[in-house]
Amino acid sequence: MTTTASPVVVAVDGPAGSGKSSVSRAAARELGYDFLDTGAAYRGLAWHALDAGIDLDDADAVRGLLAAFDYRVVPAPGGAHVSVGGNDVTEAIREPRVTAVVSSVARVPEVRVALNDVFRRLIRETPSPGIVVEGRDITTVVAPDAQVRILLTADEEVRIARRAAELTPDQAATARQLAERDKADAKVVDFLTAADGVTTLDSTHLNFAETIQAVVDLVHDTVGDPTEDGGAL
Ligand SMILES: Nc1ncnc2c1ncn2[C@@H]1O[C@H](COP(=O)(O)OP(=O)(O)O)[C@@H](O)[C@H]1O
Ligand SMILES: Nc1ccn([C@@H]2O[C@H](COP(=O)(O)OP(=O)(O)O)[C@@H](O)[C@H]2O)c(=O)n1
Repeated sequence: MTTTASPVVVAVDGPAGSGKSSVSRAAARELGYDFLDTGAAYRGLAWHALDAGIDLDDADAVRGLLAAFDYRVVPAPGGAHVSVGGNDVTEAIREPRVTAVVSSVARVPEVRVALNDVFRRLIRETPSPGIVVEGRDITTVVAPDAQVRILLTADEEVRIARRAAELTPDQAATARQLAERDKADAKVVDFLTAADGVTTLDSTHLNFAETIQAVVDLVHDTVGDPTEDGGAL
């Protein structure tokens, strides 16, 4: 396989529960691309802040964590492992106590600048011919020049139902948390309207497989389908 100097970048933004991580991960696999979940880094820093026992409303204290924030993504067969300061936090960063505070670290401008540097390095250094990067500000800030830029959306009740199905039977609590987090996050970056040149993909009436296919089709329409002559779908 020929690897071009710069990888194809597929940027995916959207609100919580729209399917960004699951759809992006599956589309990346199908495309033979790398996958970068930027939310995991914000979650890693939030985990680190909780671990250090700092006050999450104290922006100076959050900023103070950045210099020693040792964040690593280690590729593994079942999905990448995330470590912070040598601790495997792959599972821990998904815990509700982390989800509840992650917006507080994400709203600190210096945090965003530092993490964006990490993301851009990971994109540059990918050994794959392409990389699917998902988050809130990938199409606008992290990789505005990505070849493919997608805003993945779904109606709020559908997103809540998808999240509730995987997390907790308490639909009301899930609904409240998801709406509150989107509201807090939307004050920092606009991931609810597509910027110029960004394709909106609304998965409200698409199942999981159809949504993945829509992403893969968009990539193939833009950069070509290397398997075209090989009889692929
Ligand atoms: N189009 C879809 N149809 C049905 N379920 C979906 C679809 N897209 C995603 N899901 C499911 O919704 C849940 C939330 O998706 P996730 O990728 O975690 O969203 P996000 O990263 O945007 O928060 C997951 O359980 C995922 O499998
Ligand atoms: N590019 C990004 C990605 C995530 N985030 C923050 O990180 C949090 C967790 O992101 P996530 O993608 O794991 O969240 P889910 O939508 O998957 O629940 C978000 O609620 C945002 O506060 C961000 O600010 N910018």
